[in-house]
Amino acid sequence: MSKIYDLIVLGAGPAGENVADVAHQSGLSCAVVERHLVGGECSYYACVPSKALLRAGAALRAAQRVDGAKQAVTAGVDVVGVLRRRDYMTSGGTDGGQVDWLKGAGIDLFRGIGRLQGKKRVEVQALDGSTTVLEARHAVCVSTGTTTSTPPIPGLADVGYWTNREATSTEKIPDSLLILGGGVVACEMATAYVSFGCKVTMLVRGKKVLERMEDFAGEMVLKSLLELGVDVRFGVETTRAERQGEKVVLHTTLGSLSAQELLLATGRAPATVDIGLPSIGLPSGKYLQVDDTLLVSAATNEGDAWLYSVGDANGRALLTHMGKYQGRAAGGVIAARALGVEVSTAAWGQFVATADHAAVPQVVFTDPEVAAVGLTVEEARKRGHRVRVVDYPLGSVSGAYLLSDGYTGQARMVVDEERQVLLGATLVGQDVAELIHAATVAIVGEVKLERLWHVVPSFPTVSEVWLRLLEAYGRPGVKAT
Ligand SMILES: Cc1cc2nc3c(=O)[nH]c(=O)nc-3n(C[C@H](O)[C@H](O)[C@H](O)COP(=O)(O)OP(=O)(O)OC[C@H]3O[C@@H](n4cnc5c(N)ncnc54)[C@H](O)[C@@H]3O)c2cc1C
Ligand SMILES: NC(=O)c1ccc[n+]([C@@H]2O[C@H](COP(=O)([O-])OP(=O)(O)OC[C@H]3O[C@@H](n4cnc5c(N)ncnc54)[C@H](O)[C@@H]3O)[C@@H](O)[C@H]2O)c1
Repeated sequence: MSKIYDLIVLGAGPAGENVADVAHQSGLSCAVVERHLVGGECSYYACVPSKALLRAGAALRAAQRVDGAKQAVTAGVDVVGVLRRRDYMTSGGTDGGQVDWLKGAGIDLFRGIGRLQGKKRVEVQALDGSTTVLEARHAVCVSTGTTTSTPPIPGLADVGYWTNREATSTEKIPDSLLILGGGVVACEMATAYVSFGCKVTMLVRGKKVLERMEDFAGEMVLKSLLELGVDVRFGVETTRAERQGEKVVLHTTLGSLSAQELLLATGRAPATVDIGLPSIGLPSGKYLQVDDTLLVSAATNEGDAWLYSVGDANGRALLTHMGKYQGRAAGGVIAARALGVEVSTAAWGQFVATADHAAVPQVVFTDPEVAAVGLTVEEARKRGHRVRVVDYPLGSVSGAYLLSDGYTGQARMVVDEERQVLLGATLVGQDVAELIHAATVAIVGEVKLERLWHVVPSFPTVSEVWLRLLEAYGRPGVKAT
């Protein structure tokens, strides 16, 4: 006997939870299938614990940059306290709170591995091996996330490497750590672990860190990593890995390097390998391509829109807030189509994830932080925009030099010269994370520069940088004839 629901959600990470919540609030019955923890990677092994591991170091360094406060904080980070706070933030790796939330919301949870078994049918294999078949009246949404992408390095499988899971949930800080990769996970984890007194070496294949961001962001983060004591090697290819007793040894084009642990921070791969996609004619292990209503672009949806994908699994933007945004849109559109409500697919409407293309914000919690939204200069030019780039040193803003002695930072806005609106913004500096939402509003709202002059930042805050950037861009003035 199968159980029937309007909507079946595969994967209870932040994206899946939001689809179920919105669809259920619109009147659909929902089942959520989760093989591990309700809350997903984000809550237990990614965003939340990683930011908890970073926070003490950031707070300490911020205090050390203020005369009068620095005298009071002469010791380093207390690792026991950091891990205790991390455990509190992740509920000790238990998901009781989120399970209660699902129950309270009236959404049924099925624990186990979910696999599609043809159209609108999902088999759930529980830990004890028993199976339950679920059938969807209207839709199935795949929100199974991603896992660490494992490079094909001979010997790697046998060394017992760390992924983000071990790096964020460990109870013991190793004496030394090799990190493979130069992206966001690598930079954040290097910043956290070096603050714990661990000897950190980053092995970067290319020439830069944070290569998808504006160049100056990677350069400033690199400078700080080096100052914090991280050993960063560029242009490294790893040819073989082996474990020698307590140490992992990597044989590389720059010679052999060893450490107590090795962290793979080499990007993500879609968790769509063992979810039954071939049963509906789709390949395993690929990101699910979707349209702006999060409907999977595949023949199986022709004439009967039933398969959706949100969050990391569709590869659009590997970020929690973007997955949740997609989840809200998909939950709404699934309910609307099920209830026969007309669905407008016009940009910026209720049922589409338009921001995925032009207004994705991200904060990298290194020290300095990097906060960016929209297009980089390079992306904007590639898309054919005629742009003007305006840069401003953040340390020259009154709010910044009051915040921190010797504040260094940089801000950039990328302006669409045709439409006189912002296309992108990047801020690098201490405590810039909260500033990026203002730029996100300006980009999504397509606010003209002439109107932004009326958005008055409070004095003395770091937000005054927006005024400085406008001044640097220039305002048509009145001249005596
Ligand atoms: C170290 C690290 C730090 C990060 N920090 C940030 C950050 O600060 N901010 C940010 O925005 N993003 C961050 N991210 C990215 C963020 O974690 C992801 O974008 C987010 O978790 C994606 O959410 P999701 O719901 O799509 O997938 P996930 O959170 O991966 O959830 C997917 C869920 O599906 C379940 N599942 C998978 N397959 C099946 C199956 N067959 N049956 C049943 N259940 C299944 C999984 O168990 C999991 O619970 C970070 C990532 C990493 C690795
Ligand atoms: N604060 C945040 O918002 C945050 C934090 C962490 C992660 N994330 C998200 O998680 C995703 C994954 O992060 P990530 O850092 O794993 O991926 P990434 O794509 O940012 O970086 C991957 C890095 O690994 C390198 N690499 C790939 N294959 C390699 C190999 N064989 N050998 C050596 N280096 C190799 C790449 O050159 C790159 O430097 C990101 O897309 C990011 O959006 C977000």
